Amino acid sequence: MQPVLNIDDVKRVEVALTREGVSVSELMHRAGLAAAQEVLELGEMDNVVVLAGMGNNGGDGWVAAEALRAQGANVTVVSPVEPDALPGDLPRQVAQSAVRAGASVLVGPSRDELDDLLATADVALDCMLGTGFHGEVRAPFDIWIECLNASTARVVSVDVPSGLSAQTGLAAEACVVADMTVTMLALKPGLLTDDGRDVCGAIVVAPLAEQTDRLVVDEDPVAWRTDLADYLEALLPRTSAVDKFSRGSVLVVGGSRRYPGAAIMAALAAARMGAGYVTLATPASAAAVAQAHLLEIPVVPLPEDADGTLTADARDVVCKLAERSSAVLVGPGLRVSGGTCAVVSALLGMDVPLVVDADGLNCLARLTNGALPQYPEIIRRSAPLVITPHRGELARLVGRPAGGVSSLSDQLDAARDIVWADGGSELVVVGKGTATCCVSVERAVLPKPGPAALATAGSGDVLAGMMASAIAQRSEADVDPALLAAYVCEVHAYAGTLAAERRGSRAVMASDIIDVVGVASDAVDAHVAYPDGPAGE
Ligand SMILES: NC(=O)C1=CN([C@@H]2O[C@H](COP(=O)(O)OP(=O)(O)OC[C@H]3O[C@@H](n4cnc5c(N)ncnc54)[C@H](OP(=O)(O)O)[C@@H]3O)[C@@H](O)[C@H]2O)[C@@H](O)CC1
Ligand SMILES: [K+]
Repeated sequence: MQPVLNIDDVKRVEVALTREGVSVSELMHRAGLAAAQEVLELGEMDNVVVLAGMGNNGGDGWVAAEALRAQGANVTVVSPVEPDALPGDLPRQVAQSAVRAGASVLVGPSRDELDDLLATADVALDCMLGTGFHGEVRAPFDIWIECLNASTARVVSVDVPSGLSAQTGLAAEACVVADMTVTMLALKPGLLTDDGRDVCGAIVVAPLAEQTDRLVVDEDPVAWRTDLADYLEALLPRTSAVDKFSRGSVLVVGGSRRYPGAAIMAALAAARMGAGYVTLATPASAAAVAQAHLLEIPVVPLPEDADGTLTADARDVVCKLAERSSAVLVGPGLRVSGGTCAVVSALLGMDVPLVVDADGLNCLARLTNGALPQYPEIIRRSAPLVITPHRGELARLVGRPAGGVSSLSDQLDAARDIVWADGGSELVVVGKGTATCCVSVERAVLPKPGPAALATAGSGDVLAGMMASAIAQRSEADVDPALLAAYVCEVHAYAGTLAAERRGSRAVMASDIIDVVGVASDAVDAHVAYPDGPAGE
C-alpha cells in the first residue's frame, strides 16, 4: 500500500528530513533531478521547455533544467522575472546556476511568443505552482496554462499540476492537464480524486531520501492507496467443498411501493458476488414486482403502511430472517419513516454482520439527530457493521450542511469522526465519491477508483449488495474489514469498466454492472493471485 499524506503532514516530513540532515536545498536538488530523470525516461526529448514559477516549485524546475542541459537537451526556462530578481534565496540560487550551465531564459513572454516556443517543445515541465498554490490562478500563469494545454508537447507536472489543489483535488479555472505528475515525498489526496483524477496523468512518487518512508509513516498517513497484491488476504473463498448455505446467506431488507427497484438490484448483486443464498424482504405491495424479477431469490412480503413503506411491525419477521443469515443489508429503496427507523434500529441491535446503505443511512441520521458521532452507542456492536454513505449522506450523518463534504479530504475527516467516536474495530465507513475511502479505526484504505460510468442510478445499491455478499462469505475469516470493503469497491469499479466496454461509457445502467460482477471478481482475483501471470498483464 502507498501512504497518502495531507499537505500539512508533507511539510512536517520536510522539516523532519532537515532535522536528520537533509537540507531544503538538498531536497530541491533531488526533486529537480527526479523530475529530469522522468523526462529522460520518456526517450527522445531534445527540446525541453520549463515553465517556472516564483516559489520552490519553480526552484525544482530550474534544477531540472540544469540537469537536462547537462544531458545535452536544448532547454529554455520561461520565468515571470529575471533569475536575479526571484524573491526566494533558494529559487534564485538554482536559477542562477542553471543560467551559468547554459539554460536559455525567456522572461515574461507574450502569449504568441510562448505559443511559438511550446510549438518546438517535445516536453514541457510544469513548475509554476506547487503545494503553495491557493485561490484562483493569477497572471501570467493563467495564460501560460492555457498555452501549455493547447500545445502538443508532452506535459510533466512537478509535484502537482499547476492550478490543482493537492489537498482537495479541486482545480482552479486554469489548471494544467498533465501526462505525468512527479510528486515529491508521498501521494497527496488531491491527486487521487475529483479533478485530480483527470489532470495528473500517470503519477510517480519521488521519495527524495532514504529516511522518507519511515518519516512518512511517522506522520500517520491520512490514507493508504492499495495495490492489487494487498488484497490477497481479502479474496473470497474458492473451494469445491461447499453447498449453497456454506457460501454465505444474505438478507436484503429494502424497497417500498414507490421504489422497488433498488432492493431488487441489491439482491441480484449479492447473488452475483457469490453468496449461495439470498432473500429479499420488502413491503407487501413491492413483493410481487420483486418476485417477478427475481426467479432464484425468494421474496418475503412485510407489513406496510398506506404509502407502501415498512411499519414497525416488520421488525419481528426481519429479525427472525436476520438470525438465519450470515449478513444483512438494510436500506436500498426503504424510505425514511417511523417504521423503517424501527427496523434499522432493531437490526443494529442484533449480533449479525450488517451493511447499512441509502435510506438505511438516512434512518440512522434521523435516529441520531444528524449527529452520529455524538451517539456512538447506537452503532456500537459486536458484529461487523459497514455503512456506505456518499458525500451527501455522510454530511447528513455528521451534521454538516448540504455540500459540507466536498472532497476526499472531507470524506476522510467525516468518516474518522464516526469511527473514532465508535472506537470499535467492527465498524467500517465506506465514504463514496470520485475516490472512495474505506475507513476503520485502524486505517483508511483507498481502492482504485472506477470509471465515471459508475456514476449512475442504482450503482450504489449494487455495491451495497456486493458488500453484504462478501461479508457473508468471509464471516468466519479474520480479515481487515477496511481491506475487505476496499476489495469489494475494486471489483465494483472493474465491473463498471467492463460494463462501459460492453455498453459504451455513457450508456451503463446498474443492471449492466450486475451482469459482469462475476467476471469482474474472477479477473480481479486472478490479477491479485498471479500479478505476473497471463491474467495480470
Ligand atoms: N515539501 C517538500 O519536501 C519539498 C517541496 N518542494 C517543492 O516546493 C513546492 C512548494 O513550494 P512553495 O511553498 O514555495 O510554494 P509554490 O508551490 O512554489 O508556490 C508559491 C508561489 O506561488 C505563488 N502563488 C500562490 N498562489 C498563487 C496563485 N493563485 N496565482 C499565482 N501565484 C500564486 C506564490 O506567490 P505569493 O502568494 O507568495 O504572492 C509563490 O510565489 C512543492 O510543491 C515542491 O515542488 C521541493 O523543492 C523539495 C521538497
Ligand atoms: K506544478
